[in-house]
Amino acid sequence: MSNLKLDQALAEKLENNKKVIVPYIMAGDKPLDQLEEQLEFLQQSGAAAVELGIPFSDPVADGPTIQDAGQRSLKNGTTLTTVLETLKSFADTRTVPVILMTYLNPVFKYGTEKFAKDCADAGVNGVIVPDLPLEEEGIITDDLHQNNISCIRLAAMTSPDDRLQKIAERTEGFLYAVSVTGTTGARRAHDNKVKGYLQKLKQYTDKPVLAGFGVSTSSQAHNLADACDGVIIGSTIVNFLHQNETKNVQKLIQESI
Ligand SMILES: O=P(O)(O)OC[C@@H](O)[C@@H](O)c1c[nH]c2ccccc12
Repeated sequence: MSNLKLDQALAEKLENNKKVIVPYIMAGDKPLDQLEEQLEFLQQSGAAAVELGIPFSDPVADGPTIQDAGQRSLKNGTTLTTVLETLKSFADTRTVPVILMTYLNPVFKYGTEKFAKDCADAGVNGVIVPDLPLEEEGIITDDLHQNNISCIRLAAMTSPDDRLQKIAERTEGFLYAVSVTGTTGARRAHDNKVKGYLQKLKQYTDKPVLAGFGVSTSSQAHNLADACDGVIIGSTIVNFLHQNETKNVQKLIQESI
């Protein structure tokens, strides 16, 4: 089970021998009435899809940049409900795939069945739930599958090979290869073991493998993407957008492809 629109958007880039770039933004860091325009801007800059964060009070995987963005967004009154309503309002015209990134708690509070249904109504193409354990994932994947929404699994560098293999086999849309040990946030360099890890994951799945965490420059993006299909860039983009440096966002995405 997989979301066709997301699969096609990724395949299109790869068929043209391009790398896949997925920027992450925090929903509601800028007013939600600017979300449509923001998504279009990212697409025009070259994004294959956009990862859209739902703010949460206890974001265990996030470093300071995304934590701060989440706090600003919560202060603006953003909730899962307001994000889904906003997405729904322009679902018919949006062409860039959207992947919601949320922790389990907001999904449980919302109700898993209602979450999957409302995501489908809002045209959400995939979800990333970093604190969803592989062994328990049925608690949300069953509802997601019924609504044709991809569940993107995360691989960690510290996981043993048999577990990585299982994750790689199950993932939908793409495999999110977490490429640091630690939380989100810009890093000066990646461990030299990362490339071997990415190449190993490539052998475990035919789906695209995207590296994320710690990518802040186009040369880092190219370096990692040499061993996989592309990268996810979060904190650096969140920072640029917060400073209203949209030209830098555009430049970073374009030069990373
Ligand atoms: O910020 P970075 O280091 O560029 O990493 C991407 C990341 O922000 C984004 O994919 C993300 C934000 N929060 C997460 C929580 C878990 C997994 C992934 C994420």
